Amino acid sequence: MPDNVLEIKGITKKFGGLTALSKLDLEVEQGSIHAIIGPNGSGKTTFFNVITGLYVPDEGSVIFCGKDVTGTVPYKMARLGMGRTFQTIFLFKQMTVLENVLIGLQSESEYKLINNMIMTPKRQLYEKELHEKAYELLAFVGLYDQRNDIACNLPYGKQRLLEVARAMGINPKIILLDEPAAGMNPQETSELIERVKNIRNKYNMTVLIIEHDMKLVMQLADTITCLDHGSVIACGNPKIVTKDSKVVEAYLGIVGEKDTIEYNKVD
Ligand SMILES: Nc1ncnc2c1ncn2[C@@H]1O[C@H](COP(=O)(O)OP(=O)(O)OP(=O)(O)O)[C@@H](O)[C@H]1O
Repeated sequence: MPDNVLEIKGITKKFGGLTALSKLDLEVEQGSIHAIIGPNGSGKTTFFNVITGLYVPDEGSVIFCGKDVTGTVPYKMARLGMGRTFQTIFLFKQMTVLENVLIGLQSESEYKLINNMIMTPKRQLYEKELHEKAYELLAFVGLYDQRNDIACNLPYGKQRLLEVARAMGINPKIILLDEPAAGMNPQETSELIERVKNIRNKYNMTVLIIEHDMKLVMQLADTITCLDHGSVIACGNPKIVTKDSKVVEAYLGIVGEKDTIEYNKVD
């Protein structure tokens, strides 16, 4: 495995006359938790969509585990080991919490096929293994007790956790989390911090995370990249990046001397 699980080289993505990403470069180190920050409209979600194959870039390349995967369609990216969650929650809302994770563990067609097969010992074993894995992931995100609830009946923050469990089901090398703390209360957010740390520490997945909550970012990230107008304006150690004047200006507006910036208080 190369040192960098992901290398982005000169990515440009335009929507008509709007350049959402402009010659963007990024390296994500294997085993790191790497945060992408930036003001609204700076290109963060577009960047995730290019990485995961939802959008084909106009220029540049996406190198994943040393292989050029530019333009590879999302389901193939998932098979190669790229998991993701979405800013707008994407769940099978009328299915149970457990079924949502089971579907993440296999392709939907395979799921239907297996359900239509006669109960052979091989199928029984397969189902047992899938259920054990799903239970483990649900316990990991704290949703085991809600496993038989209908997904859309979960509170918003828990639906986000369910998306995380489902994305982990493919056992990805890298997991991309798009604003996982959105809609979470402070208690859920602090639990999320521990969970994301364990996605890396226990499951050995590299984490690329878009997040607006700077307290969360400062507690989690090994590296921060800040985007503005589709370009990288700073990248590196969180303490240095968050004190960078370009980042402060872009992210928080121009800050006077007496203003305090909460994220700068972190040791
Ligand atoms: N499918 C699309 N068609 C046209 N323009 C788009 C499309 N997707 C994104 N954009 C535009 O590209 C720019 C970057 O949007 P993007 O959603 O990537 O930003 P973001 O940093 O994720 O914002 P936010 O923090 O609000 O989620 C914005 O100007 C947005 O309006």
